Amino acid sequence: MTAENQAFQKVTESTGSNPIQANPYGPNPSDFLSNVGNFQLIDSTLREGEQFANAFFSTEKKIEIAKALDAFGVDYIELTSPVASEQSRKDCEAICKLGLKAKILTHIRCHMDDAKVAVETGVDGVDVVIGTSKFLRQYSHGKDMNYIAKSAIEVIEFVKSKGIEIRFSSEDSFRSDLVDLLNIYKTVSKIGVNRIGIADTVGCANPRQVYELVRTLKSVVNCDIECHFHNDTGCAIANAYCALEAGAKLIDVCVLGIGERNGIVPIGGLMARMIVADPDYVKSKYKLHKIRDLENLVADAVEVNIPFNNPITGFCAFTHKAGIHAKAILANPSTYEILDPHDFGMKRYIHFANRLTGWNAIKSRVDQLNLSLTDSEVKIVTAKIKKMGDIRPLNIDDVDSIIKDYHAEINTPTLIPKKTKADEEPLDISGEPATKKVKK
Ligand SMILES: N[C@@H](CCCC[NH3+])C(=O)O
Ligand SMILES: [Zn+2]
Repeated sequence: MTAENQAFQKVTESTGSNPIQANPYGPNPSDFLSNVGNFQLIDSTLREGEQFANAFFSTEKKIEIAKALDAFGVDYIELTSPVASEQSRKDCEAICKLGLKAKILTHIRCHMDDAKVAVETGVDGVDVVIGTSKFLRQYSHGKDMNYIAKSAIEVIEFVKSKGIEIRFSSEDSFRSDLVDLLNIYKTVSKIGVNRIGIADTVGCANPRQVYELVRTLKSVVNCDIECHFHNDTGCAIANAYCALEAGAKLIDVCVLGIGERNGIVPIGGLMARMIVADPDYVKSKYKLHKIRDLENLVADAVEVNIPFNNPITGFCAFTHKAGIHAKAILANPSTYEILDPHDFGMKRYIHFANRLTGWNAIKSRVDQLNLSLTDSEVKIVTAKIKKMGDIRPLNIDDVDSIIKDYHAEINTPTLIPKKTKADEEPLDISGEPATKKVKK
């Protein structure tokens, strides 16, 4: 079956005969270039992530993270250049010896000195990078495009001669001259590389620019395209998605998106984006239940908290608060949820302890407490809760007490005999009604 037919079959299968169940965010059947249902992950937590301000990974921690990434199911693990430091080289060798399912890559400058060390580490492939923008050519390495092409050819041929994978990437691709890019990529594609890479090194690209560049490259190279997006302007995940739509195959990710400055595409956030696009592919390929542990492992290692608004694992990522939302969520979670928390081993919460709450949310809490109230009783107790919520922030205990007190109140049989008129009159110190005494 041709790739086009496979793509079409996939689209029609996932759509099925029921148009209501069709995923509105799924691939457009007319777009057979798209790889949103057929992408790979290059995790760079142990390379780009080492450039995060707080990062220092001991050998043991690197091994623990590499194993966790492998268990999650990333396709590649990219490691810091072995020429960065002696320990980096030893760590690279140690991780290569773990026998992980993920392929191990190391990331080097486009230079024979680096390549010679890299191929001796036991990696499955080498990722070569060189700056191509005017900024980098002038202020970083100071070389022109002819030099870049010459050294790229030399390094690529050398790595290929060792029988391992090779990727050639430009750096600062979105501020590089398009003609320069097309020339260099055509050259390396002709010699034969496994992948070419583009990198939004400063995080300046927007999704439309990404789509256009990947589409253009797709027509000049005959290898896979890998993309690397920094998140300075908050576009990293959107850019990754657009790159895949345009036909890129591989996305560089890091756990929690850690990396230089504010980092790159976060693996969790990308999973959230991609599961919407192709749930079957994402769920069958990646162990989504492991995301939380993976993120906690890295968060601890670099001493940061998981951000409150992190996709999937942020503390309120699956917490519904507004009364109207809660009502619909209880009836059908998809009403206000595009992600199912259970796909990630997470739970959904209804935040009922606040003044925005509604009686449906309180009714569900009453059920959880194993109490029995009629709908009109629930409405009465909801009004009490909202009244209290207008005065101060509430917590679950507050709400539970209000519910339990009310429940007790309406269920306690009256043991005290009915009061007489005299009983209602204020009593004086002798115990007699004050009014009677006055009459005396
Ligand atoms: N961190 C570098 C390397 C990019 C290589 C692409 N995988 C950058 O952002 O440019
Ligand atoms: Zn980077």
